[in-house]
Amino acid sequence: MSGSSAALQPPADAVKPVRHPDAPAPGELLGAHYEHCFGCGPGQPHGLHLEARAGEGVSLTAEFTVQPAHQGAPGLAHGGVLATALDETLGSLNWLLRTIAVTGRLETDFLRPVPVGTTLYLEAEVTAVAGRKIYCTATGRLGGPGGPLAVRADALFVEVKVDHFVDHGRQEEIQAVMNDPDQIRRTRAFEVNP
Ligand SMILES: CCCCCCCCCCCCCC(=O)SCCNC(=O)CCNC(=O)[C@H](O)C(C)(C)COP(=O)(O)OP(=O)(O)OC[C@H]1O[C@@H](n2cnc3c(N)ncnc32)[C@H](O)[C@@H]1OP(=O)(O)O
Repeated sequence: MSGSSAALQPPADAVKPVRHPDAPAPGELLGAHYEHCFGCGPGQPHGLHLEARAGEGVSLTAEFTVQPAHQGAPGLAHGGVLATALDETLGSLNWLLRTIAVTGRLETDFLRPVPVGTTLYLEAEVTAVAGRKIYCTATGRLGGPGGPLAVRADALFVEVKVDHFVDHGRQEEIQAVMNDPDQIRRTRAFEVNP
């Protein structure tokens, strides 16, 4: 059985998402939003090192290859790791809106086991926006765009101000991000849609 719950149905006043004029062009890699992010950070040794690429509209594709460190059952990806891959892919969509948002709700279907060594091919899009609420959906296929469907998710992200991270995060990491010499990554971490 699959399908999202009532909590993930956009309200009647929801609107179509609008791609930000400065969003990366279709085909362009998004890069990591944070060096130490478990989902996308290049400085995270056991992270997913997920790479997302802008698509048309408010959509993107992403890939990650399941490593031995990602096992749950012998030789198979842990379900929580797969949920993380979906969460990270969906979270990356917010860069196309130039909005800072965090996951409020994530509903996941696990349809097939994903063996170690598999490259999971993910596709995601924002389907609707209602005020601070961003509704989105994602799929993950084994091996490539035409591969068997292995996982899917629907999610609600909620837009937050940068204070969310300053208030709840740790001062040392926040300061390190502010000092990041990579200007695009610094902008991506701190820019809030006016
Ligand atoms: C240093 C900076 C770096 C930044 C880098 C970018 C970060 C990217 C990270 C990427 C990593 C990957 C991504 C990650 O892993 S993000 C990390 C995982 N997520 C979190 O840690 C979020 C924790 N939760 C919260 O902080 C708060 O609960 C939030 C901010 C989400 C809402 O609390 P807030 O007090 O602000 O707002 P509100 O409660 O008035 O709710 C607002 C509206 O939303 C609706 N609603 C809320 N929750 C749910 C729900 N569960 N189901 C259905 N609906 C829900 C709610 O009904 C309301 O609707 P309405 O009444 O208006 O109709």
